[in-house]
Amino acid sequence: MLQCTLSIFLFRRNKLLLRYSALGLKRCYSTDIRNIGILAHIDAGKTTTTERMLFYAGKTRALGEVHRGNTVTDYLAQERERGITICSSAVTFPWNGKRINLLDTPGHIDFTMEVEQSLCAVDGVVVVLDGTAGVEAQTVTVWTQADKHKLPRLVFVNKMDRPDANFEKCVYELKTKLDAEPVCTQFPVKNNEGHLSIYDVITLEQLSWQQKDYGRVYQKTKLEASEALRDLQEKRNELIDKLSGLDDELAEIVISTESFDQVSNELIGKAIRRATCQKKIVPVLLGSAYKNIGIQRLMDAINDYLPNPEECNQIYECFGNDLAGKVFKIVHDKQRGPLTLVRLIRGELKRGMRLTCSSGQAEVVSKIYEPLADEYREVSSVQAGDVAICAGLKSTITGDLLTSSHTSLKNAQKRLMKIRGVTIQQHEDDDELSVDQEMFAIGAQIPDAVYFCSIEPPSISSQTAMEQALKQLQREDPSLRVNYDAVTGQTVLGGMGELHMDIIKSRMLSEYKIDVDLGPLQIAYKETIKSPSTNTLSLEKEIAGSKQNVSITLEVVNDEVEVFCLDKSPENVQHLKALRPRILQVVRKGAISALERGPRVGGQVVDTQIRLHNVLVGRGTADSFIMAAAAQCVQKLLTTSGTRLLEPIMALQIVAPNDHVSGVMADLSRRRAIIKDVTTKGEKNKMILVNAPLSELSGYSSALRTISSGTASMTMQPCGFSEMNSLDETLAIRRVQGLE
Ligand SMILES: Nc1nc2c(ncn2[C@@H]2O[C@H](COP(=O)(O)OP(=O)(O)OP(=O)(O)O)[C@@H](O)[C@H]2O)c(=O)[nH]1
Repeated sequence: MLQCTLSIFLFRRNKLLLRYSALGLKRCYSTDIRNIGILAHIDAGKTTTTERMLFYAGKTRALGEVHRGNTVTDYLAQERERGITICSSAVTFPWNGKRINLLDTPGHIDFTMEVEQSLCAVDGVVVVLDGTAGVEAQTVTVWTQADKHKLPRLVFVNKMDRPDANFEKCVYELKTKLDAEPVCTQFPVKNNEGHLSIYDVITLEQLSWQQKDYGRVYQKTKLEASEALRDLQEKRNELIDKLSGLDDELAEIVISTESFDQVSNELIGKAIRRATCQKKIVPVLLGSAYKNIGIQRLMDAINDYLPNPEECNQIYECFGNDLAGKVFKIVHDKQRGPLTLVRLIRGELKRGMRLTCSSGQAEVVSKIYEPLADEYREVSSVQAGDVAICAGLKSTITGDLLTSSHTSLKNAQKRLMKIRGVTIQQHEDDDELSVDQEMFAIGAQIPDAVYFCSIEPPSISSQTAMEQALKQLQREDPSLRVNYDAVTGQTVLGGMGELHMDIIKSRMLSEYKIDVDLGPLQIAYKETIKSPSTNTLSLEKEIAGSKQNVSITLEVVNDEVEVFCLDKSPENVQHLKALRPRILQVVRKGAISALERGPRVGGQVVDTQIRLHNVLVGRGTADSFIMAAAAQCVQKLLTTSGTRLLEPIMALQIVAPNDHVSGVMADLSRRRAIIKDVTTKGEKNKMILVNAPLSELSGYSSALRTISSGTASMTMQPCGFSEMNSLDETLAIRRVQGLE
């Protein structure tokens, strides 16, 4: 009430201040917060939709446009130049007494990791469809990701202003391609000039937007008795019928009133909310972000149908009032340096507070900001349920759980185990019940790099600056791998694709002013040993007058679990027992470092265990000398035992109309694909699940488009590494050597 009075007062004095007062909702209950992700296939219109939301919420004074490069959420220079979203950005705005924290995420497959991170921080999702394209490849991917995170969602069918938009087709594809239960609360209607307005199924109104004030105001007109009204009434009845089949509360009301007409709009809204939060249905809305149509109703639907933070994350109740926050992104701000985006789940985060991150490291929050993409407003504290941008955190990485202390985390885990009736012993025995896992399970998974390339600074003097910049970029984007290749002396980047690497290069130039050179993009093969082998290496050398002397015996065997261990055979046990821990540590470090680069194509050596049989070290021998001896011994072993290549495999999910399935399958078999499953998807489509080597998939999406005349869609994600036959292996090696 006080809040409201204050707002009105400020409104009289200064309209601008109203916005900040409304943002005083910061003190609001977490039931009044919506943490939302906005997901879609590339170019469906997420950024344009977000711009409109900010505008109508009073957060911006002018509308940003992607083609003009002046949007709020695409704030990196690269995003504005390319017109695509690269980093998810967080924006906050008030809407009808609620506070919406919204993450705009990238649509391109190379940035799937970004989407994963964002999903750790939200309680619900808006999936934007391009009304002219329906459910596209990346829509399927993000939908599957939202499924994995068990997130309720709304669908916004955008671009409905376009003459080729087809709302029914979109709804049909939601059922057939995504197995969703769409519930349309709106339908499109166009006048003779093709101008779009919306029929509201619940209120039986026609909603019309005017262009002259950027769609800020819209009219609601009750439909007069007509064919259109009868049609809409029928749709309303169908909606109530469907909902009462899914929602007991509504079913009881329908039964007691014996009529659909008596069911109020409010009751329908509440039933939609319950069914959406329980993930039984997906409400579908429509509009045109570009033409400023339908956005306010989408914002209403976010408030009305998507859950608040209290309805989610119940597992974190075991923290009581202690602090628990999930780090979902680290960004670099030119003025403020690295900033950590934290979704606060429990407690209150205050400026100057001490925190502990997952690695146990202590951190201090020096400043807290509230997000508006690249603009921030400093605040002194943030409440549970909200998103905070923190300055001062140095070792925290994406995916960390921040708590007030290690003891607080342990206590919370104990409380959770007690609630679940799990004893410590059970917990240790049973992976399924691992409380740690559950606590951290919402953390994003970092995919293995499938491509790599070398990166070089413009001059030797900028090597250190380049390394520091890469370190920062890596904290922001854990799917970027940075390795140093001791053999070639090059820094090597690993990542998800060409665009991913390209963006890194561009960001190095625009944000760090380093014009790096990237080598050709190569597939990141791994290697594994062919057979076990043992070797003894003796090294003797005089360095600066001091005699260095090491004799080491190591064995390599195939093992997927442990990378280094001590040999257990009786002749070695005694000696190894007497080994000094420091020497063991040095040997371990040196030996493992040699697995970074296999002898065939320089790929990481995996599924290989190094066993230490014996090591004799002369008095005064330096650690670096022992380390080098261990590394050399392993290198020799890898060469003598020989290695096989393992190639990255992608899991593809293809949805194709029945009459194109045989063509798609024939093409897949030429690509060394292994068909995992073919299932029926609706009446007219099949879903094909296949695993195929990445090396066979270059240009596959356009090939699929050609084979299926544009009717098939697909998603692709890395799913591990697999051995190859000797012919394919020879080919791969020739390709890596630049001979093919
Ligand atoms: N006709 C029409 N064009 C639209 C509409 N919404 C967006 N666009 C245009 O579609 C293009 C892509 O829009 P974005 O908002 O950048 O799409 P996005 O989903 O954020 O794209 P990424 O960030 O690259 O994933 C831009 O040229 C927009 O102007 C719409 O409702 N109607």
